[in-house]
Amino acid sequence: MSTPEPTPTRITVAGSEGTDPYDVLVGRALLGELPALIGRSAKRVAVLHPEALASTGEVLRQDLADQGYEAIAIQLPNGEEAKTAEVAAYCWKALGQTGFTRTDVIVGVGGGATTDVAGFVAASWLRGVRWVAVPTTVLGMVDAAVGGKTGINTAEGKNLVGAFHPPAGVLCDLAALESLPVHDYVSGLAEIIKAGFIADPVILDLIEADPQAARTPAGPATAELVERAIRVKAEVVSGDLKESGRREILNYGHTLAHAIEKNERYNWRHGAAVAVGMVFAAELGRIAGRLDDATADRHRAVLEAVGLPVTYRGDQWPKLLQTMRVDKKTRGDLLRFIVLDGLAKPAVLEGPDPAMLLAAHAEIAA
Ligand SMILES: NC(=O)c1ccc[n+]([C@@H]2O[C@H](COP(=O)([O-])OP(=O)(O)OC[C@H]3O[C@@H](n4cnc5c(N)ncnc54)[C@H](O)[C@@H]3O)[C@@H](O)[C@H]2O)c1
Ligand SMILES: O=C(O)C(=O)C[C@@H](O)[C@H](O)[C@H](O)COP(=O)(O)O
Ligand SMILES: [Zn+2]
Repeated sequence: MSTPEPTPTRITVAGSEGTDPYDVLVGRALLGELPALIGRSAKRVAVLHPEALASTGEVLRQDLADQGYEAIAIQLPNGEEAKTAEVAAYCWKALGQTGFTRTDVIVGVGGGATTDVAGFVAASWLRGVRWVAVPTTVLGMVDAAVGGKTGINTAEGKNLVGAFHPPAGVLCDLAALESLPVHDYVSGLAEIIKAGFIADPVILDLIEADPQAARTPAGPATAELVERAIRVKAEVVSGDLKESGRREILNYGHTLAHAIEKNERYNWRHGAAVAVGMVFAAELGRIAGRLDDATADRHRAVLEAVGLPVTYRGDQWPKLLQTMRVDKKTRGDLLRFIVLDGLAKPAVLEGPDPAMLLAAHAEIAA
């Protein structure tokens, strides 16, 4: 007789600004939850998945077809290559040809890049249809699939086109992490560590206690780390869906990170860029006299301990600075950064002196 799976952890994201609340489930063997989230008013379901998860996508599609839905699978390129207007247009065409209506549902199964596109296609098709996120990476579970930020990149930068369109539910099946390549797994740790610095320092303690174990899904703290980071994200987005204020803290490290990703033509993983971006933000906080030395140094130590980068090519600064000017937190010509006033005390630093930025950059320049 097989042992039943333990009850999944349920973390609720409150509805706000006219949107419905939804649950993030963390556990194993969760796909049985999918039909309830899709609902019976849907006739058609489109399963968007990356190339790497072709068989998972097909299993899901077949399962939904067996339950009476007219289910199609739409295969997207892996990773960041999916976050383009061309790929979104390809999806719109498939939905159009299937006769997808307002009561039909999109399921995004894959990493953060896939769920960003799936959510964006759901937000834009017929001005908004229901969608369900099935994240299969650490980063997708703890960050991308939760909170309703959906979008694609343009030639000018990262996530420049998108919409706030929360999912109807998020299913985080921890078993999916077992097939994830280690560099993708570790990339997701950057967003977990971000949650540690901005809100929940127990995360940092857990990782520092055994950084090698934190690098694998078999580690004893995996479920706790994932759940703690989701709770941070859920709490923040519950109060500020459209990033009118507090949600900006989730962008810790991202101002520089997005510039690095663009500069590297998206060949760097998002989490790797966020790791360097957080060290930069910590140094900026220290130079501005706001962050103590111990907390600033702790960034480098914990990120390096799990194998994330903490430096970037020193000769690229003018280009990075130029890209940072179109960051979504910028207001007019005023650059704005999330810094820490101490551990778990995120705050905004507006219009830092260019000399300060240069000095912080010197600390991460390879
Ligand atoms: N919307 C948000 O709030 C938000 C938050 C954080 C990050 N993001 C975005 O998320 C993206 C990064 O997401 P990511 O780190 O999940 O990377 P990703 O989506 O690029 O996936 C990484 C690679 O792993 C493959 N993959 C996915 N799941 C797998 C599995 N279980 N087994 C084997 N291979 C698998 C993918 O096909 C891809 O090749 C970035 O575009 C970033 O901007 C969005
Ligand atoms: O959810 C948020 O808000 C975040 O900022 C989370 C980030 O980790 C994520 O990378 C997000 O996509 C960045 O958003 P952007 O608005 O700076 O493009
Ligand atoms: Zn991020």
